[in-house]
Amino acid sequence: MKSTFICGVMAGIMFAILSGFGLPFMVKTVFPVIFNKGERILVVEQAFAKHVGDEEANKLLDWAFHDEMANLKATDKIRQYFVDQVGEKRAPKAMLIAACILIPLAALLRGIAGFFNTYWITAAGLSVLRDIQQSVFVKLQRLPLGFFSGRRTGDLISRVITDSNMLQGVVTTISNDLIKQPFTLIAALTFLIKDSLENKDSFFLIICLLSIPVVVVPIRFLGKQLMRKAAHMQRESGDNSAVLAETLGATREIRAFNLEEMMGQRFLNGIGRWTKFHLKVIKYRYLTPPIIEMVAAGVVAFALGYGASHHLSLERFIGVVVALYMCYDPMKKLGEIHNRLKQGEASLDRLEMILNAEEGVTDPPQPVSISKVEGRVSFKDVNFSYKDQEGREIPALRGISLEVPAGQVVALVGPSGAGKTTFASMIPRFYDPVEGSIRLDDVDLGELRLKDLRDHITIVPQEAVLFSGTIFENIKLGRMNASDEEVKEAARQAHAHDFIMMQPHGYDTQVGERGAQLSGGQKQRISIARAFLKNAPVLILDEATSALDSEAESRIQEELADLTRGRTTFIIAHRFSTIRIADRILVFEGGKIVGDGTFQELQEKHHLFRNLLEMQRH
Ligand SMILES: Nc1ncnc2c1ncn2[C@@H]1O[C@H](COP(=O)(O)OP(=O)(O)OP(=O)(O)O)[C@@H](O)[C@H]1O
Repeated sequence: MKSTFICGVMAGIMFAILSGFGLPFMVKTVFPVIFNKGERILVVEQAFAKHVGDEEANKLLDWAFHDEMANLKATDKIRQYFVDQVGEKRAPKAMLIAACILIPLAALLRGIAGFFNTYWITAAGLSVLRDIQQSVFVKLQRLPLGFFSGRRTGDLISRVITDSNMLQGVVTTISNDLIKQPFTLIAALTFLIKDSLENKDSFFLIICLLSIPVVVVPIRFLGKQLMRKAAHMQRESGDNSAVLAETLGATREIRAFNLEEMMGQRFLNGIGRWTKFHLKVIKYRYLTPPIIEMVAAGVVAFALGYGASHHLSLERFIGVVVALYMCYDPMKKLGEIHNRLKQGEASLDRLEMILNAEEGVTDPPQPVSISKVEGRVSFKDVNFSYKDQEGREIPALRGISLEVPAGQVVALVGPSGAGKTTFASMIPRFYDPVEGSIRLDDVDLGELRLKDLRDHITIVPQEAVLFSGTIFENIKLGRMNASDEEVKEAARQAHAHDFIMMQPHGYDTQVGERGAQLSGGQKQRISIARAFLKNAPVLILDEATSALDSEAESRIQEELADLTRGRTTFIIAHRFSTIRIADRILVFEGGKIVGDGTFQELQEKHHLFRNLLEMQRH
C-alpha cells in the first residue's frame, strides 16, 4: 500500500512538472527558438548598427524588444545545441521537428503520469478505507451489549454503509487531484519566480501571491460550514435508515395497527430534512469555484493591463498567463478537495464514534486456560447496573450470591423487569458485574479468555435466530469443526431430522429462501439442534413466550428437557411445566433473589412464588 502511494505521488509530481512548468516554458522559450526570433533581432541589430552605431542600436533594440532580450540567453543555448548537432544550415528544421515531436510526447507523458497518479492514489485510498471498514466491523462485534441497546440498528448500518460510501466517494474524487494540483501550483509558481528573476520584474509573482489569502479565507469559511451541514445530512441519513429498519422489522405490527400512513409520514419527513441539508452541502461545496474564478479573472485583468502598458512581448505575456492559469486551476481544485475532505471528515467522525467506543468486556492480559469444565457456577455479592444514554445508572442486580453445582437445572422466575435476563447475561460475560465476582469451576470469569468461556456455554434464545445459508450450515454454527454425521445426529436429538428431510433440498435447503417455509417451531428445533451440537457443559435457555400450538410446544419441551440432561442449566422460565422440571427455582424481585428452593418448598412457603404460579395457571 505504501509503495502504491509513493508511486502515485511520483506520477503526480511528473504530471505537475509537465503542466505547471513545461507548458509555460514551451510557450515562452521553445516557440521563439522555432520561429527564430533571436536571429531576426540580430539581423535588425546589425542593420541598425550600420546606420546609427552600436550604442544607439542597442538602446533602440532594448526599447523595442525589452524582455525578448532576457529570453534570448535561454533560447540561444537551445539553438546552439542544435547547431552543434546538425550544423548551422539544418538546425532550424531539426528544431522544428524536435518541437513537433516534443508537443505530443509531452502530452503523452503527462497523460500517462496523470492516469497512474489517479489510479495508484485511488488504490491506496481505497485500501485505507477497506481497513477502516474492517476495523469498524470487528469493533462492532467487540462492543458491549450496552452500546447497542442505546442505539438504533438502522443508524449503525447507515454509519457502516452510507458513511463508508461517502468516504469512498471522497477518496475516489479527490485522488485525481490530491497530488497533481499542489505540485502543479508549485511548478507554476516556480515558473513565475524564474520569470521574475530573468526579467527583473516581480509584478506577476506578487499579484499571484497576494491573491492567495483572498482565495484561502472564503474556502476555509465555506469548508467549516460544509462540514457542519454534512454532519447533519449524515445524521438524517442514519435516522432514515433507522426508520426503514424499524418498518421492515415490524411489517406485521404496522399492518395490524394500521400504522402505514404514520410510518410513511415519518420517513417522508426524514427524507425532507435530509434533502434540506443535502442542498446546503451542495451550496457550500459549489460556492468555492466561482469565488476562485472571480479572483483569477481579476488577476488576469491586472496582468493584461500591466502587459499592455509595459510593452511585454506576446510570448512572455502568454507564458505568464498560462502560468497564472496553472496557479488558479489547482487553487480551485484544492478548494474542492478541501470541501470534499470536510464532507468526508463529517462521515469519518461518525465512524470514529464506533471505533473509539469503549470495549467494556475484554480479554484479561494473562488468561487462565481451562480445558475440562464441569459446570459449577457461583455468584458472590454481585451488583450490576445498566447505564442509560445520559450515563444514569439503572440498578438491575443487587447482592446476588449463590452456588450452583454442576449439572443442576435452575429455573429463574419473577415478575417482568425483576432481573432474570440480566442474571443469565452475566454468565457468558455479556456484562461484567459492577461489584462482586462470578466463577465457573472456581475460576473468576474475568480471568478467562472470552472465547474459552463462551465455548463452554450454550444459549438458546427466546426466538430462534437463523443466519442466511442452508439448514445444515445453520446447525453447524454450533461447532464449526463438527462432522456431517455429528450435525445430523444433533438434528435427530432435536427431533428436527424428519422435517428437514421433508424440505425441498433436505439439509441443503436455504433458510432464507421463500420456498423453505420454516415455522416458528421448526426454527426453534434448528436452534436446539445447534445447541446439542455445541454440547457445552453450561446451558442458558430463554424460554419462548410466543404461543406455539400446544402439541408442538410440548414436544419442544421434551427436546429441551433432553438438552438440559447433564448440563448446568439456567432457564428463564415462563411456564408452569418448565418450572416443575427444574431441580431448583430462584425467585427474582427488584434485582434480588427473594426465593431459592425446590418447587415444593417454594409452593409451601413463598408468597410471591404462589402468586406467580397463580398467574401462570390463568
Ligand atoms: N439494556 C438495558 N439497558 C438499560 N436497562 C435495562 C436493559 N435491560 C434491562 N434493563 C433494566 O434492568 C432491569 C432488569 O431487566 P431484565 O431484563 O433483567 O428483567 P427480566 O426479569 O428478565 O424481565 P422480563 O421477564 O420482562 O424479560 C429492568 O428494570 C430493565 O428495565
